Amino acid sequence: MTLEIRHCTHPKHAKHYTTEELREEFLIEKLFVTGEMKMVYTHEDRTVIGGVVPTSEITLEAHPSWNTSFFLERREIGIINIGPHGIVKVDGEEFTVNTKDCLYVGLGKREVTFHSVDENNPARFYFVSALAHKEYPTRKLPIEEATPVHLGDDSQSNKRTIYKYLHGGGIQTCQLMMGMTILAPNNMWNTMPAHVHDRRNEVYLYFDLDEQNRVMHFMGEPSETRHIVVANEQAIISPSWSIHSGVGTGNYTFIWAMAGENYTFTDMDFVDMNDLK
Ligand SMILES: O=C(O)C(=O)C[C@H](O)C(=O)CO
Ligand SMILES: [Zn+2]
Repeated sequence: MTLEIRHCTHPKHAKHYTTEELREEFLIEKLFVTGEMKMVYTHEDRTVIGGVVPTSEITLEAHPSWNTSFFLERREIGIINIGPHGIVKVDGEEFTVNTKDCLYVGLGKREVTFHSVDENNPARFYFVSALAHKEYPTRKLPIEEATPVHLGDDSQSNKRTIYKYLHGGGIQTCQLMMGMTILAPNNMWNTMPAHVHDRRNEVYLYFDLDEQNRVMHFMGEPSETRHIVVANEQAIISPSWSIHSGVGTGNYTFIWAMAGENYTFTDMDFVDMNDLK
């Protein structure tokens, strides 16, 4: 397992960053490595972001620097498989996690292991973990059972379906919210009009994007926007002061995950187009 640390950034500083500095602070370029588990620990709400591609059993381990005896001693985790079918074992209980299914594991579970159904065609587990104060039951939600919310329209090139997995009306958690947004064919924009939520950070993982395509992800305070060019299976850390919106050069899907003080999905401060600069 490898762990990378990201610190919090003040928006006054971020607006002076070069392209390279923006990418160093906010872009996660390589999370998915065959046979490995990679993690990024951001001090934004102490969120841990990870990727696991198991070619044999891989165990979810706390980093020694955390001084905890196991990963979920003080945390909860949401796991979504973006690859071929996989299996996650939670204290001996086995869950089949098919493509785009989500598994939530709460505080206190001691042993979580990741497996592929076909190790020659391994699963690609993406996870986000936040601090937890209470144990909620382990639950799996297949994409077929997640309630779809249809948003946008063709005239705005932003027709898309949001699947919410971890949220107030779905799988209960302490603070983690997680879901997936699938863009309809020929629609390229997500999350426009843009918003911020000062009470939560957010992380976007873009995937199902062709090799040669890119998403232009917009970030920054509404009056100081910047863009980051994002390739397939790369993630963006969006601090609470930043908008998070993107437009693709081709079709894509993304997973959004949030942690912070407010557990209400619809709590967003929309930015008036006249204020977006
Ligand atoms: O397509 C969208 O719009 C989203 O998926 C928005 C995210 O869910 C979000 O930013 C929630 O705060
Ligand atoms: Zn948001």
